[in-house]
Amino acid sequence: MDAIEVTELTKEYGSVRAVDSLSFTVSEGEIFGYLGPNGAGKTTTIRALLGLLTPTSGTARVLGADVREEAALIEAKRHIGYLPATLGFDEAVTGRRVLDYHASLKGDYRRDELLETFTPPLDRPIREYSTGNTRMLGIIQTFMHDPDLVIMDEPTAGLDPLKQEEFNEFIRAERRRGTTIFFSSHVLSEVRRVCDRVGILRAGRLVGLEEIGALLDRGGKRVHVVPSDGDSLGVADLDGAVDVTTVGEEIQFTYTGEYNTLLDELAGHDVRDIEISEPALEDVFMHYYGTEHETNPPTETADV
Ligand SMILES: Nc1ncnc2c1ncn2[C@@H]1O[C@H](COP(=O)(O)OP(=O)(O)OP(=O)(O)O)[C@@H](O)[C@H]1O
Repeated sequence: MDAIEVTELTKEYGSVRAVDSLSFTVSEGEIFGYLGPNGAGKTTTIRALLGLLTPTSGTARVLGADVREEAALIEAKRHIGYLPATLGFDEAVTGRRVLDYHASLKGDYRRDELLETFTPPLDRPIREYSTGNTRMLGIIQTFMHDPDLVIMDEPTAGLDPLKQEEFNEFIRAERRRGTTIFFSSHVLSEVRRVCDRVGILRAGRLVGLEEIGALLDRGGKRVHVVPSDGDSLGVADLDGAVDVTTVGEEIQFTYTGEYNTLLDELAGHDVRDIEISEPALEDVFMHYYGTEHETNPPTETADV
């Protein structure tokens, strides 16, 4: 059985089609990245998966339960963890109170273990929490009942880089436990560290569905090089170098060719500074799909 099965899912808000005929599956035990720029329809998909909105047409199943069947969905949600993008905790209560309440609803099998990695000040009221502490409390709440499926919307927002890396390590350990994770994000560099496969959403449509390695190979790397004074690089002639621009002293380009070819070219020059990083999602859109990314406005429905 697939942990998530989405079939021709469409959601319209008035004249705006937020998601449009989405179909995909997430296998049990898979870490699935759900990537798309702002407004692409990620949160709408998640809300449909959790039964928090009614699809205009199509449907989805989570842990075998059809999201349109209330009783089946309620039962399935006992085994689902949800980490929303915006955490709406009651500011007046302590973190411990939040966790105790969640425990009474869904169970409490992993709190102590989670508190070894995620360390919010449990006995202080949430109004005194930093953004990162609030996020850590949300992570503990999401996992403490030992869910089979976890759905996360921009989960690392507000975590500092060290905590983010700990979170990534934690997610990799979850994979070893067999937890299925649906990881929504607009940041490619974030999902690439943990996901097996990604779906890419643009303006409500699924425009890509593939193994993370294949996506990264196509997306290439973003390269910034500062040659020493007076030196010019021959990178524009390299196979796989695109969008070569010069900004001040710095030469910038996206590179999808053989790494050794690039290194050989650079080795013949005096390089003062260099940075090679993941491309932004927008660059992947541009080079992978070959068109300008159209994120906003989303598709208008035909009956407007
Ligand atoms: N309740 C609503 N009423 C009207 N339009 C909505 C509503 N919720 C979302 N939309 C629209 O649907 C589209 C998809 O929004 P959604 O929040 O699902 O995108 P997203 O990919 O999660 O974006 P972000 O990364 O910014 O959170 C957007 O154009 C948004 O403005």
